[in-house]
Amino acid sequence: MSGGTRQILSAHIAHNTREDEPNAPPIEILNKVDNDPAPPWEFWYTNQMYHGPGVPLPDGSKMKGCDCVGKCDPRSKTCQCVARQRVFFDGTDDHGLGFIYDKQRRLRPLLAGYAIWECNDLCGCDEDCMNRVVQRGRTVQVSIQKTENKGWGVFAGPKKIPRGTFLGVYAGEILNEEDSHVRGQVYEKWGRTYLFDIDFYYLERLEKKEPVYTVDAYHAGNFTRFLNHSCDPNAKLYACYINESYIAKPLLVVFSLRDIEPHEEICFSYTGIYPGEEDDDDRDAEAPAIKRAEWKKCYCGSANCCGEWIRCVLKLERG
Ligand SMILES: C[S@@+](CC[C@H](N)C(=O)[O-])C[C@H]1O[C@@H](n2cnc3c(N)ncnc32)[C@H](O)[C@@H]1O
Repeated sequence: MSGGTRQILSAHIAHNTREDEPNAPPIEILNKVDNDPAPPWEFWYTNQMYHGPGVPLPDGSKMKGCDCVGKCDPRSKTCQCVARQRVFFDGTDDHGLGFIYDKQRRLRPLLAGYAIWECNDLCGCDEDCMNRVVQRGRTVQVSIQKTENKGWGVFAGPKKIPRGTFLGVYAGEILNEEDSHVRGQVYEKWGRTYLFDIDFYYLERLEKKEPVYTVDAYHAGNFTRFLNHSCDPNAKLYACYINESYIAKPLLVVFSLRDIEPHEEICFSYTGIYPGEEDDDDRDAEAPAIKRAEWKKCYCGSANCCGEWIRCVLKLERG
């Protein structure tokens, strides 16, 4: 592949995202490690979700919107979206009224970890409402870059990314358990996988047992499919509902977990383990994990790296 291929891939990305992230800075593709001009062009670049066989399409019939005019007020006692979000703060009032976002549209630190319920197409509020963040698309600059030992990865642009900033939707195909199992076996042989189970803590505790769906970003996906694992991650996957009322099918969305320095690699945890959160309540210790993780050598390079992903999981289990 030549530098021309890199330009065509960049143009493909810009073309396929022009409607859902019109104001997003372009994604640069860089390689300072070897001569590969671009990552393998084996996927369709998209921010959208595709539904595999047997996976129900988003069901709008049970969706509810708020009646707010203009922007929703996080202190409102009548906004249905404030009320719905509060139910998901463990049904308690401990965290006060309001949305999961602050006025800068960042995740409020104490609330990060709960499922996000954004305003949707049925809401009366306008597009600038503070409870519309994921649906407005990426705003931060990122690049896709070759790494020394982990294949391609995602890096911050020249500006610092503040904690709680939305980075992207882990887009791709939503698969049922049978299909994700079959694909998991293939990817395991390749030593490269793009499967993440939608297995958040609150889904496992539902009274009615729902299927566990999986997102596969191999054939279709965006830059988030290049996010590598770190044992000291600076980003995290959260659950987000927008135009979806089926509890088992939230979007997997990536937010920064702390301030990310300019040009720092952006990584989340494939094991679902986040340092410092193990002893917190269950919601933190049970973030989504990679599907059938091929327990391989970890090259994240962080000081607390266990060397192999499985060791991190075993360490947590043994306490
Ligand atoms: C979702 S993909 C990430 C993008 C991938 N680096 C690429 O070039 O397409 C997951 C794969 O990246 C590699 N990887 C990610 N994090 C790693 C790490 N910390 N150490 C070693 N390999 C890693 C593994 O091959 C893993 O199966």
